[in-house]
Amino acid sequence: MSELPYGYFGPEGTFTHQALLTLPLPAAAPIPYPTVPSTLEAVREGKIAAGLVPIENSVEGGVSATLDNLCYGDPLVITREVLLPVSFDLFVRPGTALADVRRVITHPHAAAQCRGWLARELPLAELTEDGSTAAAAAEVARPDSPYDAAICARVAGELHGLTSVATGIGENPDAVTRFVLVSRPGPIAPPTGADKTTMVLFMRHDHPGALLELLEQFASRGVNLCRIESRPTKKSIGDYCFSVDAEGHIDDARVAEALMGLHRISARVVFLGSYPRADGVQPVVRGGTSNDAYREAADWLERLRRS
Ligand SMILES: O=C(O)C(=O)C[C@]1(C(=O)O)C=C[C@@H](O)C=C1
Repeated sequence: MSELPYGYFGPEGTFTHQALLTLPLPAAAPIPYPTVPSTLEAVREGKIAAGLVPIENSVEGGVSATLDNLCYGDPLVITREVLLPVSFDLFVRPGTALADVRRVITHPHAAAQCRGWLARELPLAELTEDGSTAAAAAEVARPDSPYDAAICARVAGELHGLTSVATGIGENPDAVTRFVLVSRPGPIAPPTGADKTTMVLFMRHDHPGALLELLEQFASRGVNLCRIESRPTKKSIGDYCFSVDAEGHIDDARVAEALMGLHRISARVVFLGSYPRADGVQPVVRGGTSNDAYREAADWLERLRRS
């Protein structure tokens, strides 16, 4: 049987596509999907081996479409992450001048990162947020498009024969987007020593210190967090769950113990995978939280019980 291809949030020329090209890929050509949910649905349906989607940006924060789909859809797990610097250009059809730009189109996260530049340089331009940055470039390339300009990556503008009239228009020249490769649940790759574990935590009931109790499960085992954000549970106003990235791997004793503690005290823990960190940063293992320390403590308890 031939190996299934990977899929990605497309079309060709998105930042997600560029991030995908940094990974080792199956022989079959990767398949673009028009939205994050359609990419993840193709993974669930077994049409692709894995899908790459954006999850957070250093300027704009979490990508809700990804966070919510992973949390509420049928189970999927993250197996890898990719960090990609993102830089935005304003691309027009050849012959259009910057001063003639009246209508701009781009992806909502790109729009959020370029709002300051647009307000300064094109204060009268109307901004439409839709699709992806590469889909915006494809739209502007149509001769009868109602849009004059797309905010997109250089590769997307050039792919569609457009001309750049402004470069580096994002708020922060050092902006980075993090992408995750998502698969159906299966055996988890062993720890590398520089890993992350992603999960969503649902509180049992709201009370003073409820979030603190969840966080204590990590703190008491020496597990550092790299991301925590609240997302609405979509049930009622003020009802939130917590999307968390913790340092370490489910096979690390301190992470496993924290997960068991969370399972005991919360309404639900959605496990979204343990995978290697893209930056290769190894956690600082505090005294008494190594695998050896946990093993030694378990042996000690066993000896007490038997004596
Ligand atoms: O539209 C694209 O090119 C994407 O890959 C999506 C996306 C995002 O969702 O954040 C990726 C990186 C940039 O921050 C802007 C847009």
